[in-house]
Amino acid sequence: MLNPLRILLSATKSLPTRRCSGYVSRMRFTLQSGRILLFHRLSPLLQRTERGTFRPAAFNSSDVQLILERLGSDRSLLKEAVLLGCSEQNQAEFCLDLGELDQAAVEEECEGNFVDLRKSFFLLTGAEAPLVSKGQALLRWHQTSRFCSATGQPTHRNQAGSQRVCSSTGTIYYPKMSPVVIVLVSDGKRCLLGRQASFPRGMYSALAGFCDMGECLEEALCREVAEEVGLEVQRISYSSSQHWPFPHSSFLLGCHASVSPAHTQLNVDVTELEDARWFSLEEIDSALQVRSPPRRGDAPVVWLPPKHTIARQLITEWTDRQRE
Ligand SMILES: NC(=O)C1=CN([C@@H]2O[C@H](COP(=O)(O)OP(=O)(O)OC[C@H]3O[C@@H](n4cnc5c(N)ncnc54)[C@H](OP(=O)(O)O)[C@@H]3O)[C@@H](O)[C@H]2O)C=CC1
Ligand SMILES: [Mg+2]
Repeated sequence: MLNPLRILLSATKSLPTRRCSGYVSRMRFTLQSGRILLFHRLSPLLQRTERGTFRPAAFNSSDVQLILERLGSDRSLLKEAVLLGCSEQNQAEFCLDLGELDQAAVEEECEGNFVDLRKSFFLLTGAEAPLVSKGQALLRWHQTSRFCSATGQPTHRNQAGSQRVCSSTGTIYYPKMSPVVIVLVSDGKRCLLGRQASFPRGMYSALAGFCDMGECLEEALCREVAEEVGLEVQRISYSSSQHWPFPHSSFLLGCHASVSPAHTQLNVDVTELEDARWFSLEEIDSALQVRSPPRRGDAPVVWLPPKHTIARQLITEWTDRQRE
């Protein structure tokens, strides 16, 4: 069976002109048979399921056309859909921002709500969080890359939305991510978590920081830990990576690192972090039990980033190792 993503990806590589019309019709066909995740000014549309959980709302193109018609919008908006990839079921997946339509009217038509992406991350539990995150990042990139940074001329997207091309020089631009190191530091018995003033109340996470130009992962990690909490790390091991849509599109490289139990005194840079603390295994176990962020008026409690974040993965890897 033909994989629509493979067709699209091979078709996006600088096609000879004579093959373009075939590509356009294939892309149209794929869009017609695919499912489209909707956004409004970069907030994804979520629907509540019968079980009370949330899922991103996905529609086929004829449903979206109908919605556009009902709301008095031009069907051509559908052409702005950006290819996200291909599902396990071999179905192409797209995202589309309906920011030019009235938000409440779209919500009513679609029986869902556009929810800020950060909030969505706490509501979505499954594999759809990364999909929504990718969609938002791609839509944001298109919205902020409309002009060539060298010539100032407009850029035009290719059919799939995987690149933009300067209308004057033909320079091709691709979506960008900023590399970030995220690290769980341990002194052997405790692990170190911090919080920025902008985090939701009570939430602690692993330390993170952007890699500077020319730095390798290890250098960025040592510098960030030294800058943020004044510690010198010893052993570094790589765990896994994750695309992260905030603040603009980061590529998180998750690591573990250790410090000598004799040198654990923290010197927190309060311009970067509101607080940083060592946590015992018991404290982490209780924080992992907190199922949802505390509400206003609830007693203060330490809680951790949601399941699909790399920070939480690093923390659970650490707790598993402590029990070995
Ligand atoms: N998944 C998770 O649980 C967590 C994820 N994160 C993510 O990690 C990333 C980095 O975390 P953070 O602690 O804020 O980073 P940093 O510790 O590097 O501090 C942020 C500062 O770095 C400077 N900076 C350098 N390069 C960049 C860049 N490419 N983009 C933006 N700012 C840059 C800015 O300062 P200036 O303007 O002064 O130059 C910015 O205010 C973010 O994407 C954040 O969302 C962070 C913690 C937990
Ligand atoms: Mg930081």
